[in-house]
Amino acid sequence: MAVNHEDNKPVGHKLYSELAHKSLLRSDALYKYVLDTSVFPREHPCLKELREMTDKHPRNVMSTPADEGQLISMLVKLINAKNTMEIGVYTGYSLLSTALALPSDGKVLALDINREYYELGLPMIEKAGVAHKIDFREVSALSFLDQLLQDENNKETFDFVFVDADKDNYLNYHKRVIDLVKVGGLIGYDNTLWTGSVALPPDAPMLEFIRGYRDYVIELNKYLAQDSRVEICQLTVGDGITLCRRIS
Ligand SMILES: C[S@@+](CC[C@H](N)C(=O)[O-])C[C@H]1O[C@@H](n2cnc3c(N)ncnc32)[C@H](O)[C@@H]1O
Repeated sequence: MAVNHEDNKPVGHKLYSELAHKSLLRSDALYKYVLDTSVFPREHPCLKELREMTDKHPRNVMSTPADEGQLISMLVKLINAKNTMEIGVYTGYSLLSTALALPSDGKVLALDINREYYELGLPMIEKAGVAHKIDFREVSALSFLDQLLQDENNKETFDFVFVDADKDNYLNYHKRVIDLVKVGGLIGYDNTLWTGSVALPPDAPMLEFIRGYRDYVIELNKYLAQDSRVEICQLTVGDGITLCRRIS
């Protein structure tokens, strides 16, 4: 979340100022209403501390917004998830949301190429008393998933997988994660509406950063829409989340 909610002004790196409003809702007032009414009053104090610490980080645009964290928490509880995975941790907002929602013997395998980001949020994860549920690996996720798949015992073992890393690899992640998640399990792909750019004409003005990944997100969305192994649900929370429930 890259918005200072005291005065509603974007904070963080100037380059990302256009992305500071991390919701597809185009009304700042309405988004603030959602956060102030339904999200922040229920936010765990350690999540709040982690969010406020992350707001000051130069890459804060990457953080999962608080309303999306609340959604993840609800999903984890609804499906009684126990064995979960997250691809793309950053400072850990979605990770801590997941870990708090899991039962005491629940697990989240957390993958990121950058341990330093994870360590920024680790004190708050420890303070929340859920560090024992987290198995963090500083790895490149794609090769790590390939390693997991080499062992047949890992197949169909995950209840929930949240994917929020390099957008150009999402389709590659899907082709692997689909075999790791149980039938009946859930995969969540983040940023599948990519600030709304997926619906713009290719020559529309947009940040180069957005343009660079737009085609990959569009390709993923088309692929998921025809993948008969999953039921899908496109949500407009945050930057768009596609839920995939494995059915075969
Ligand atoms: C959008 S951020 C994740 C945000 C996070 N879910 C949160 O709650 O704040 C993306 C993360 O993916 C990581 N990442 C990028 N490419 C990766 C790769 N190939 N393998 C693993 N992690 C990667 C980055 O280091 C970054 O921390």
